[in-house]
Amino acid sequence: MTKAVVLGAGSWGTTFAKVLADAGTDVTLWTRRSEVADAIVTRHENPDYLPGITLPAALSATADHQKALDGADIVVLAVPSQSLRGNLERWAGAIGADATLLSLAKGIESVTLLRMSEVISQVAAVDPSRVAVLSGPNLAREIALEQPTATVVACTDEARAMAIQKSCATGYFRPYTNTDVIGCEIGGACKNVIALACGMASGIGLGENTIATLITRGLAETIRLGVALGGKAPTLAGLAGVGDLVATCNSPLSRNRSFGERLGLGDSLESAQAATNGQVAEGVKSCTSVRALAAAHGVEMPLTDAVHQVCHEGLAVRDAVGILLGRRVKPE
Ligand SMILES: NC(=O)c1ccc[n+]([C@@H]2O[C@H](COP(=O)([O-])OP(=O)(O)OC[C@H]3O[C@@H](n4cnc5c(N)ncnc54)[C@H](O)[C@@H]3O)[C@@H](O)[C@H]2O)c1
Ligand SMILES: O=P(O)(O)OC[C@H](O)CO
Repeated sequence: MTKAVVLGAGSWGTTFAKVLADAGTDVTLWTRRSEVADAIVTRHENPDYLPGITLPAALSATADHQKALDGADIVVLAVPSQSLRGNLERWAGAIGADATLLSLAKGIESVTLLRMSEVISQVAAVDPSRVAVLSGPNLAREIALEQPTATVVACTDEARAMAIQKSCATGYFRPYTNTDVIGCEIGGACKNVIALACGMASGIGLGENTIATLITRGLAETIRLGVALGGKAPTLAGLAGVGDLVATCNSPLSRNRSFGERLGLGDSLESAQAATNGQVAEGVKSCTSVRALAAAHGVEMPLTDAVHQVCHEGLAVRDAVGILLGRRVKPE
């Protein structure tokens, strides 16, 4: 039987651990706090992140990472992007010599501008072919409620992608394999930034035409960046691109969209942050790193630039709209 460990018991880590258990994989969830592990083992619930969801009885949990990692074939990294490096430095020594490392995070590291798979292979000192990513239209709570969805498992080593696919396929969760790690990661990081823009638009009272325009032009700039970095356009037309953009940009469950909406309604960055209940809207930091990555590759990303300016340079949402609409007209 395949043995997996999920490191990080936030909303997605907990949900993905449930998916693995439902797929028949032997899975242990690592939690930062031992009281959360106790609640999962004794009450089959993560009250902080998934209140009201009954977790499988077969799901074990511990706050001891050495114990959790012992014998794991698949090591799932489920902490936010900006904390991945620090956490992985503590875990790396306990990871098995042939384990596959699977990233769930959707972001670009600040300062280094590395994708999560690059951070993982650097910090854990593993060949990139041992690192996989999972990305798609995957709002955690809908999946915890067993509403059907699909996702992409990408790894340059197809056999590893297929092993992960098998470990997490259930009647409500359908994983597809892909070898385009770069495309999947860029899709996941950029859609959070575009969802912030959609939330901002909604917050100032704009309607569906504006949201559709942001999604479509957001996809155009995401494809430009993905392809410039070596990713493939068809990946971004798939679940990890369009699929995730549509889900995140439209859903009130999205932390990024909700965060943007608060900014549009006039909240400051600090008060929007305070309203997230300890959960992370990745796009708030990634808008800056995606913008820098694009600049380093000569890629134009006007929406990402505008989101960065609203979040970090005090630009008002209405002024950002004016700047975007005032750009030189051009062919599609
Ligand atoms: N929630 C979703 O619907 C969803 C779906 C797909 C992908 N993701 C991605 O998965 C990653 C994890 O998201 P999540 O929703 O589980 O996050 P979350 O905000 O719900 O929880 C974060 C988890 O990481 C832990 N953690 C460890 N070190 C941390 C640190 N230094 N700072 C903050 N938290 C720390 C927290 O204790 C918590 O268990 C993110 O990159 C997110 O974009 C989330
Ligand atoms: O809640 P968000 O905005 O972090 O989005 C969650 C997932 O990434 C959706 O696929």
